[in-house]
Amino acid sequence: MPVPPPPLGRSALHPGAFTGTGVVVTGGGTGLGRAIAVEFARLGADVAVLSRKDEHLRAGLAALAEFPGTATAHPCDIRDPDRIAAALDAVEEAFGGRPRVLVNNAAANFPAAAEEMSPNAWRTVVDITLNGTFLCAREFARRHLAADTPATIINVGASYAWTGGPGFAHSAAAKAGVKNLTESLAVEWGPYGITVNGLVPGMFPHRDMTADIRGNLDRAHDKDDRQPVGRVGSPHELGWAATFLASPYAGFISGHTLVVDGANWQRRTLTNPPVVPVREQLGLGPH
Ligand SMILES: CCCCC/C=C/C(=O)SCCNC(=O)CCNC(=O)[C@H](O)C(C)(C)COP(=O)(O)OP(=O)(O)OC[C@H]1O[C@@H](n2cnc3c(N)ncnc32)[C@H](O)[C@@H]1OP(=O)(O)O
Ligand SMILES: NC(=O)C1=CN([C@@H]2O[C@H](COP(=O)(O)OP(=O)(O)OC[C@H]3O[C@@H](n4cnc5c(N)ncnc54)[C@H](OP(=O)(O)O)[C@@H]3O)[C@@H](O)[C@H]2O)C=CC1
Repeated sequence: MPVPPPPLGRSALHPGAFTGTGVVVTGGGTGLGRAIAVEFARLGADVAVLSRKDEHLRAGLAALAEFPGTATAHPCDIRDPDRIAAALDAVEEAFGGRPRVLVNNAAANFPAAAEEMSPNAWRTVVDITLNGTFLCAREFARRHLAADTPATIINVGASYAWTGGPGFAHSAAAKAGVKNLTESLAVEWGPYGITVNGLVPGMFPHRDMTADIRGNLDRAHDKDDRQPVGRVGSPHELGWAATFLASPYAGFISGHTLVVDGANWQRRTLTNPPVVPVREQLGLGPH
């Protein structure tokens, strides 16, 4: 029997747990990033959203408006190291100090058969998802290393980092890189008080999902009975996991990637369903 989550608005951490703490969420104006940003704000954090599009920056600010901490939004393409540095300068100015938490949530993805993916399509997804994550982590950590201050980085991943992602080969390869990067950085920066963890969402339907991803998942997506625990996730549950990982109660957790998906990615059956070629799954014609 599915057990519903506590409602939006509740929290396991005490009210004000992040008061005076600065948090940066890349891609925090939409979907899961916004849900993560909101859960930090609910606990008193000052929250900065980094994103390319104006409408997303505005959506992030609107979602954060009801909370007491500072909310700020900065245009930034995470592929560009200079723009990341400029955005973090602006965040520090808005907060009056360095943010302690970075959530690398921004990513790029679209379904495509591998043989039809252009070199630029591959490069674009890897550049945003893996390189962007590295560049943000590097700029954020450099500032803390120079100042000798503790910090926490959370890299949002995907479970096909472990399994491969037919139909999403670029994103799956990039997310495998993100998981591996998380492990390297946790060891490199641990001695300086910086923890680095991964956070993997499972099925969390939300209104901002891109049309092509939603279109390809709609056939089986929002169906609670496709999940081992009997329901899909609510985005605020991912926010709770992020706030826990950034809290002092998770201070001894580093280099770990936490999967929040109701055990969906570990499903196995004794006799597998018939193989459906990716082209067929994506509604593409024959080669
Ligand atoms: C099991 C389900 C998966 C669950 C796991 C993961 C989920 C996620 O990651 S969800 C995050 C999804 N969100 C986004 O992707 C954010 C918004 N998306 C974008 O901004 C674009 O989709 C972007 C990824 C393409 C990036 O935009 P931009 O830098 O502006 O890139 P271009 O438009 O210039 O395109 C570059 C290159 O990619 C080709 N391309 C774009 N879309 C598609 C497509 N749907 N199918 C095939 N190819 C595509 C585009 O044609 C360009 O290549 P060239 O034409 O060869 O230049
Ligand atoms: N939804 C799902 O089912 C799953 C999602 N995930 C992961 O969860 C995270 C959030 O996904 P979700 O909320 O669904 O996706 P969304 O499409 O809603 O959000 C992606 C965000 O990334 C931002 N972004 C994309 N490219 C850049 C860039 N170059 N520079 C700065 N920001 C950028 C976008 O804003 P803008 O366009 O303004 O730049 C957007 O806000 C991602 O890491 C995704 O891979 C993992 C597994 C499943």
